[in-house]
Amino acid sequence: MGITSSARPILITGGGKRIGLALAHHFLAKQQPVIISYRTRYPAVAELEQAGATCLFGDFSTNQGIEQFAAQVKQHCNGLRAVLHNASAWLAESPHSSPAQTLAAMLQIHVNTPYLLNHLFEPLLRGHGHSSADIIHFTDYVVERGSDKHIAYAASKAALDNLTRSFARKLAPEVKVNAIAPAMIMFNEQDDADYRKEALNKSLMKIVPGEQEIVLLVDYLLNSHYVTGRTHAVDGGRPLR
Ligand SMILES: NC(=O)C1=CN([C@@H]2O[C@H](COP(=O)(O)OP(=O)(O)OC[C@H]3O[C@@H](n4cnc5c(N)ncnc54)[C@H](OP(=O)(O)O)[C@@H]3O)[C@@H](O)[C@H]2O)C=CC1
Ligand SMILES: Nc1nc2c(c(=O)[nH]1)N=C([C@H](O)[C@@H](O)CO)CN2
Repeated sequence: MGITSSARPILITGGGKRIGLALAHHFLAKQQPVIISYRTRYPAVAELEQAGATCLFGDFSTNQGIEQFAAQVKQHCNGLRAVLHNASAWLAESPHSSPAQTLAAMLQIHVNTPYLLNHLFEPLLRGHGHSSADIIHFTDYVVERGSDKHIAYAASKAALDNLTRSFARKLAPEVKVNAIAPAMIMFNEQDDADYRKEALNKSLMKIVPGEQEIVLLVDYLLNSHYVTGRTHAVDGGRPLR
């Protein structure tokens, strides 16, 4: 069952910018139906609609918002080829918000959202044959190391990493469930020259590769009939630095 052999859409959460947007354009270019969630209606969302994507509002900061989004998806399709849990916020601990607020926000987007959506979408993912559907969790290199500045973020991504193995056991062999653990893939606009220079030195490969490194791995996972329950690092050899 290849990627484009199914008319079932690939669902990408947080598809309005950066990695999610690159994934959406990649699949649309292969005539693979795409549904994205967006919270902010960037110009890129209208462009995706012009390219044929179904773009649905989704604010996952409450469980009600998650359930409302899932209900919209079910009105637009009766099957899913894949769910890519890309939506995320990289929140650091800050004096401007309490540790309780930071932890709650990180668990909400990185644990509540994938956990609830996986349960809500299970009927759309099942029923299409062996290895016919995929779930991909986007975690982070920091799952294995921790982080002194993004403590709640790292802990929530570690929980998401564990959800990968649980859902792989629950949904096999119809649905494969994998995680992708990137290190630095792309900069943020506010990253200054010093930060960028330091970041380039953090991996063995000494590059910040951009979204296509993730696109390539997603394609590989979707085309596999055997790989499931694993975390796949995209980190330029950073642990060996
Ligand atoms: N970029 C990198 O170098 C790395 C990325 N990753 C992971 O890869 C994935 C993609 O990264 P990247 O493209 O940088 O992600 P971004 O930080 O650009 O965010 C992706 C999307 O998530 C959406 N989002 C955040 N919070 C919510 C919410 N509560 N409800 C609904 N949508 C929400 C954002 O919407 P809005 O814009 O409206 O806020 C945004 O469009 C993420 O899971 C990230 O953790 C991991 C390591 C490195
Ligand atoms: N949701 C996001 N998660 C992460 C981002 C991001 O921009 N959005 N960025 C990073 C950094 O690139 C980090 O890997 C640098 O060491 C991590 N997670």
